[in-house]
Amino acid sequence: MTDTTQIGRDALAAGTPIVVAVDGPAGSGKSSVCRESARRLGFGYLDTGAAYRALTWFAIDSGCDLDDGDAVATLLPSFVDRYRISQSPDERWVRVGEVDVSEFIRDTAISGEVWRVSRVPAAREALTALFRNTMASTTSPGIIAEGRDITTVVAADAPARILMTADEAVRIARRAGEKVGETVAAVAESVSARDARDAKVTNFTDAADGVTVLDTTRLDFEQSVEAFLRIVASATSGPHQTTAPSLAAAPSAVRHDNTKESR
Ligand SMILES: Nc1ncnc2c1ncn2[C@@H]1O[C@H](COP(=O)(O)OP(=O)(O)O)[C@@H](O)[C@H]1O
Ligand SMILES: Nc1ccn([C@@H]2O[C@H](COP(=O)(O)OP(=O)(O)O)[C@@H](O)[C@H]2O)c(=O)n1
Repeated sequence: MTDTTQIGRDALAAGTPIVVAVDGPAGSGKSSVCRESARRLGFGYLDTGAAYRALTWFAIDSGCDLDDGDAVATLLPSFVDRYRISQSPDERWVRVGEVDVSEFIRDTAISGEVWRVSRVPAAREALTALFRNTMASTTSPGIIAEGRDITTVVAADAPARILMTADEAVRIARRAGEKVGETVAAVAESVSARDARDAKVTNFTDAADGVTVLDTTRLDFEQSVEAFLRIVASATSGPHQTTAPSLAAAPSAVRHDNTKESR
């Protein structure tokens, strides 16, 4: 079993929070594995997809045409001002102003429209800045952030960067298992369509230099968490890896070779 206490000790010794950056397609296990790993490490957890979903909800609620990038851009200052998300792995809530949108943003309607918002460059810039501020100001010894461009843009110089993958059929089956009342065919259609649209904007299928691939196709949940924690332990245990990244977009000089972790 991975010594999570040692990782926590290393993080505290470093004096600045350790950032773990995670990307991957829908259903690869990002949110569930990152949340559980954060719990075991005593780290914070940042679900960046929730912000894209909440912005989509906000835009629809404001009567905005999602295909009008300029109109979406005008909403950004008020959205960023109102957006709040729990960073505790034990509490799930997302708020926009006074409205608790935690449930609304998981709706099929939002999943189907979110790509229209996430392709708007101004939205990506504003949310990237928001995520960097959140990571830099965390009060935890570390934070695990997951999404589509965390390893490549948002925290490209994080000491631990992981690309989670799983075969498409497995990802669809996992998602279908969560969706009561939806056929597997409908879930397959929505997952594949969203991945294809997202792939035009972000690269979450090929590991960038230094990013470790974690393929969860043949792993159960516990095995995935263990494999994830091993990667974090190995990435953060070296003398050069214990300090936090500057959270700038520029890639770090220190790189891991790409490795594939599965069993
Ligand atoms: N290795 C795994 N084995 C089995 N089920 C998993 C595994 N990883 C995640 N799951 C389950 O699959 C579903 C989708 O995972 P999730 O973490 O939401 O993926 P993502 O955030 O990448 O879209 C969840 O119900 C989760 O509990
Ligand atoms: N860093 C990120 C995170 C999410 N997103 C967008 O937000 C959507 C929802 O992300 P999510 O993480 O909730 O999706 P799932 O993988 O949980 O299905 C994605 O389909 C992308 O369009 C993004 O563009 N960049």
